Amino acid sequence: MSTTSDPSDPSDLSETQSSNTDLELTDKKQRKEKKQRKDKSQKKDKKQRKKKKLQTSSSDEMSKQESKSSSVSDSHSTPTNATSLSIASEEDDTLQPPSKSRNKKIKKKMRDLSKKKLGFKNQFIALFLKNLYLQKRAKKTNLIIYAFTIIFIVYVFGVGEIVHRYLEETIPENKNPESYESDIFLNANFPYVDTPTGSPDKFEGELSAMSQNLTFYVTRDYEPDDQFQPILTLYDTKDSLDDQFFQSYEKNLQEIAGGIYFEHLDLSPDSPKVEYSVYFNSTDTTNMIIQMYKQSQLEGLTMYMPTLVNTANRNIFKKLWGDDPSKSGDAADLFVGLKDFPEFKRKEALDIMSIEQPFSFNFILHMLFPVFMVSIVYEKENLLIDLMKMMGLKTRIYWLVNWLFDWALYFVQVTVFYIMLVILRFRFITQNDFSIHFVLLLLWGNTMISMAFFLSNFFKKVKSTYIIGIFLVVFLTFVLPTYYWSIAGNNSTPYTIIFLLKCVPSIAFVQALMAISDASAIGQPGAKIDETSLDIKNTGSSYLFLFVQSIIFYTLTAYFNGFFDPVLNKIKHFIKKKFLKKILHHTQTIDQDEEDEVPQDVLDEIKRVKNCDDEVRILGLGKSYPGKDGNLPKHALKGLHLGIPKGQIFALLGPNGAGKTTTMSILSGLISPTFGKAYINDLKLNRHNMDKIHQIISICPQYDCLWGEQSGWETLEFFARLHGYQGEILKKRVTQTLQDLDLFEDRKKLINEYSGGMKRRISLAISLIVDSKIVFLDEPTTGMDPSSKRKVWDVIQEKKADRAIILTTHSMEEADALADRIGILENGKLRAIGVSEELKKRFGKGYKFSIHTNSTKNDKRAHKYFMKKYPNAQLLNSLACTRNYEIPKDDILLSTVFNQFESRKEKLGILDWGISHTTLEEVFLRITVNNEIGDF
Ligand SMILES: Nc1ncnc2c1ncn2[C@@H]1O[C@H](COP(=O)(O)OP(=O)(O)OP(=O)(O)O)[C@@H](O)[C@H]1O
Repeated sequence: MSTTSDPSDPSDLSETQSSNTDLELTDKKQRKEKKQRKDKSQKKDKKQRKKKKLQTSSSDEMSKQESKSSSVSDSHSTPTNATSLSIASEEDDTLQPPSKSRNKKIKKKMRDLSKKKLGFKNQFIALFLKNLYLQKRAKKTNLIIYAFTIIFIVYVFGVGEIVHRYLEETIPENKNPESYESDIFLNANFPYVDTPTGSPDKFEGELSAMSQNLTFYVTRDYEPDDQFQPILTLYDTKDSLDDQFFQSYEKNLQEIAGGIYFEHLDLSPDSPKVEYSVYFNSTDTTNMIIQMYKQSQLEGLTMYMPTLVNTANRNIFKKLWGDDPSKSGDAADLFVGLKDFPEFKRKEALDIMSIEQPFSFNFILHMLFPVFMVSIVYEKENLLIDLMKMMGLKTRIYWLVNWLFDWALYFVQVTVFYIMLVILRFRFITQNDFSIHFVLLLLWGNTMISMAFFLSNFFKKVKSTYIIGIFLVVFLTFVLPTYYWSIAGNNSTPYTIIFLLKCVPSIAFVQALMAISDASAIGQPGAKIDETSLDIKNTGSSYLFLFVQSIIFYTLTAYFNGFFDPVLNKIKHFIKKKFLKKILHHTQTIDQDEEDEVPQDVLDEIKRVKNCDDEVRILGLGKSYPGKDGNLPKHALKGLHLGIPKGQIFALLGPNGAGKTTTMSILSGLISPTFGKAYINDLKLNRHNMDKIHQIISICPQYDCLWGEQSGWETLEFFARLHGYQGEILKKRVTQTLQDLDLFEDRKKLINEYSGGMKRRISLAISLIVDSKIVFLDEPTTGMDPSSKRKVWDVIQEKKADRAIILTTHSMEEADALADRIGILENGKLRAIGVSEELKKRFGKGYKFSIHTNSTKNDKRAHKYFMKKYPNAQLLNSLACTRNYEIPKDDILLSTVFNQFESRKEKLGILDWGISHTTLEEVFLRITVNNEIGDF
């Protein structure tokens, strides 16, 4: 007989048994195997109990004391006791009763452990070490960021220096430009003044008004009159006029548009001689002309300068000589010369650094922002936060440790940043008070971390977080600040827009950086605490903005992470009381409608669970997920009743989407039920009790929730520590669990280097290492090879003694091998419950029989013979000389089958034949696929 079967594949096993092996023998073998496994575990339990008994007798009093302390500490002190005791027995091979001093030691250890379980310190250390290991592994990323900080600062410095030198070389400097004299201006433009537009008065008026806006300097002893005040100032020498211009130019007093210097001012009535030069600031003057006359630069200049001279002449001469026409400008010996304004290299113009550094620093100090977000999203994407929560993590400690780590990374970067600025002697450091920029960087670090925390709530994938994070950095450090810079200095920009822009933290930061850079630009004294040249109003408001923004982001992060849930739930509950009542009523009606369909075994379980004292009691649990995109709500669980006592493995079977994971998630506190109740170790499942419940449960989730960059040892150490183990006990537990699951050799390997099966074993190890009272195993052996699977089964069997284990699996072989009881869930409802054999009996129709012959002729003959022997048998299918039948249970006497077919093998040309029992898989399919007994 030729049936190949993979022992790990339930479908193979369910189909056939060898004809060479008698069915009963096969049955016996199977039962024997199972019995052996159970015996083994029972023996071990017995042995352990024996050891405990020896030790417990002496530490009995202490246990009582502990159990008195509180129901919570009781609930977790037992596993702790068990742990300590089992470890003690491991150490003590001779099994001698422990001495008094040793008892004291154990007692103290246990008291310490129970005190510290899930305590702040342990969880803090666990998370801290976890982050430390991960940071160690992520040092490449961090080093890149720090190296980039150095490179970028050197770059900023280099660019500043290069531009400085370039400007120094290219900006012309001419403190006393040559005069250039020309009759052209005089001849060409004097008449122009008289009749420029046919309205000389108006034109003169304009010029006069214009000249009032200019500053004119006139040498010699001349008192300004009303009309020119305050534009005429007298200087004795040409040098003093030059000095004045030079100083005003250095001070950037660009409103000086021009000046007049009188070389000769001979006012003798017979031969008056006036000779003067006009200095003009070509840029300012030209701009003014362009504005006034909307002329091109050249036209404006050529038109304006002579008329300016003319106006000056007329006004001056008028003042000197009055209205006497014989002494008018026409009669005077006039010489008009032009002179350009002196040019200087202004230091401020060369200080490109003070302009580029706010943007560059803003960019550099944003680089850690995506890193902060990614570290949180990674744990979210890999469901690690969920797993940690289910294993007892207190969310506030999680955020606190992340916050501290982000600060640590930022501090390193800021230190590198400062060192570089000091080395390169940036004026930002040398000119400004340390506290001014240090406080700013502190505020920025705080705001950036809070912003990363807040935004991480909206990302689910690490990849998209990186991409969007980098995009955000570019947007926040280049695009937005450039826009802000372009409008901020403009007085016409409404404050609302400035305010809204400053609500973006990066803008508030860059604004403060700009102010500090400006204060320390070349020629400026720097920002000082007491005597500051800082724009206090703007800078102070930026500091305040950053602080307030961080408070808002932290508050929102706390909201998104359920910190306010207890209060909000109370409010919600109060508001929605009526609405909720309706939902409950609705679901109860559904249950009522389908009451007739509830099988007897399920009804029995409903009755039993109401009065039992099982470790896990589920009473009418229901979960509805809200419908999305207009779909109806999904009722994932519709009133489940179930009880799982201590020392039992309960297999919850069901097709995809039956509600198994939903049940586990509710029981482990990850999601809350829509209705119904559950008790875990007599603690009612509710938000209030969740911390206590997390101390007594552990879970192996359906998907491996692991840090790829942690080693196997570090992973287990983390979860054990999270659950309260420490010191030697912690090490022993980790070692033992790794050994149990054949992972000890690979303990130093990173999880990323583990195979799929190894990762699964580590996930299982996480749930077993903490010695919890209730263990949830969601498809624990998926992807394992047959030998690992069997090893894992042994471990699970061994661990069940003090625990209630709830197992979900799609492997019927696994359920058959491990489960003490099986429940089959379908579409959110329990369809059957019982011991495997019972279910097979109840749902099995009989035996399966298969015959394989060597020819078509023999196939028919064998069929005829078979039908003669078993007239009530039903042919299920026939293909290529192979026929499959189903025989009613009562029609067959197993002891005769062998003779009937083995003796006729040759005569009927039978190559192979086989008979098999109803398998669990058949039961499962009958219940779930057709949902109608007998249709299979
Ligand atoms: N967050 C959710 N939002 C909406 N529906 C959900 C959600 N989680 C689960 N469901 C739905 O609830 C039902 C039960 O899902 P659950 O994951 O409990 O099934 P399961 O029995 O564990 O399936 P599997 O064997 O595939 O793991 C499914 O129809 C599923 O689509």
